Amino acid sequence: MTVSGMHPSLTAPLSAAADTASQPRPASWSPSSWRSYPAKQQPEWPDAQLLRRVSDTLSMQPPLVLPDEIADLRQALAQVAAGEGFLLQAGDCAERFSSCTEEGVRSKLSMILQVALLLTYGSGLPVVKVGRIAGQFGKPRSRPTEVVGGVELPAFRGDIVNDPEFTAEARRPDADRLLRAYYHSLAALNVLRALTRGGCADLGQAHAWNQEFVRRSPAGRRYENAADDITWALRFMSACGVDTRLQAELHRIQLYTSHEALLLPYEQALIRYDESRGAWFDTSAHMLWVGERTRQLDGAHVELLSGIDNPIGVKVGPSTTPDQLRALCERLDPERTAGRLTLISRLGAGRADKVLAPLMRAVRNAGHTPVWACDPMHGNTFISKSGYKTRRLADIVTEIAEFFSVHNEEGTHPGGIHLELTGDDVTECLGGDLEEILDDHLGTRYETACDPRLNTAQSIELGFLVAEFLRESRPG
Ligand SMILES: O=C[C@H](O)[C@H](O)COP(=O)(O)O
Ligand SMILES: C=C(OP(=O)(O)O)C(=O)O
Repeated sequence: MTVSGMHPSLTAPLSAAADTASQPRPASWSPSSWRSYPAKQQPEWPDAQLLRRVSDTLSMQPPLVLPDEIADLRQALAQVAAGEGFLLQAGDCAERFSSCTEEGVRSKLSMILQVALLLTYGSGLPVVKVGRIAGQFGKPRSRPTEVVGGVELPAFRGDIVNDPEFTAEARRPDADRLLRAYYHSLAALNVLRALTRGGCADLGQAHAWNQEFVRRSPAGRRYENAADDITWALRFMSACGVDTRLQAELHRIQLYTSHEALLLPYEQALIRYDESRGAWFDTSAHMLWVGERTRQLDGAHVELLSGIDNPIGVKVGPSTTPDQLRALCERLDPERTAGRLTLISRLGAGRADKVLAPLMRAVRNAGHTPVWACDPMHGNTFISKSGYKTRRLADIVTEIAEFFSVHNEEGTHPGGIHLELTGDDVTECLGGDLEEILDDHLGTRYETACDPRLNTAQSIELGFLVAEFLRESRPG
């Protein structure tokens, strides 16, 4: 099998068998056809020549991920859609170039594995782990500019575009950052690939960290039974001769990468053609999603995603109508292939009852079988009294509970959750049992580059709660 991009002379030989049908594309689609459609949320690049040069350089780089891996994720998501798995998509709101270090990647990976272990326990199903990692450098913004003390500058759009420092120089979009984003993704992936084959993927270790939470948390007794169950399950496996510390297969977990497909010149430059599959893949990540602000049916982002074979996530906000969603599914998944679409509802607590069920029915009646995942973060953001952009853990839990309850009523599979979290002890979201974060605490370690993330203790607490929801919703 060979993969080729904009420069066929530089194709890289790769190995694999063609085992999935490729995404049907209209004859008019090409990696650059999005250029004929309106594109929202693109920075005004001041140097068009530099952007062209950088795009050309990027299109000659090796793929970050391979078509075989992407096809594996599609298959895993098809299993989730069939109710035979659960999706955990989680990571930073906005990755920073500076966090693509061994320590930075290790702490995010550990956090994801800890939560995944709890979800595996709760669901009794394989958990498909997808990080917002190794490429989540671009952010859509509510306003193109920011005003501080009467000075107006371009908004920070993520390290792939500009720098958060509030100076004209730092906020100037710099196309060279697209290239830096590629190399930082490469570095993060390199660490990830090494760690998922080493000690960091040890089940026993992930459980030890969760037990520590139960021991220290005031309401830890609530989770003691779950923690004891997991301890027994690990001992049982060990007694059966499966050594969870030493056995190689258990150390080798698969963590897939994902980010919002936001900066179209970057995504275009990493699209490659896989001749043996007869399909185009965006090799910047295994899974790409289209955001709430860029999912217009006739917009450039949907056009680009419609022609590639990666699994695609679609954010579904509270204003989405059943007709809009049906049309989007038709455009992105005309063949109705399980594993192609993950619909990520981000409605805000209190809205699922009215909004989610009609959307689910519309999509189902049109013959699509997407994974339905719940992003309880983006519909629950507000500015606190002290002036910080924040979210309440209680609202996050409520939205997930509502998501499970609608699926239980509809008899469908609550397929996954999508979280913004970090392995650091930041103070960005309110609430939490171990160390309750109050409004006055937000300033202590408010480190996010954009939106507030769950800290370590809040993430584990949420993991235990979702494990409970899963246990209750699973027959038997
Ligand atoms: O992550 C989502 C968006 O990029 C983010 O919420 C936008 O934030 P803003 O409303 O501060 O621009
Ligand atoms: C911007 C994001 O979400 P949404 O498009 O749902 O606002 C995000 O997940 O980073």
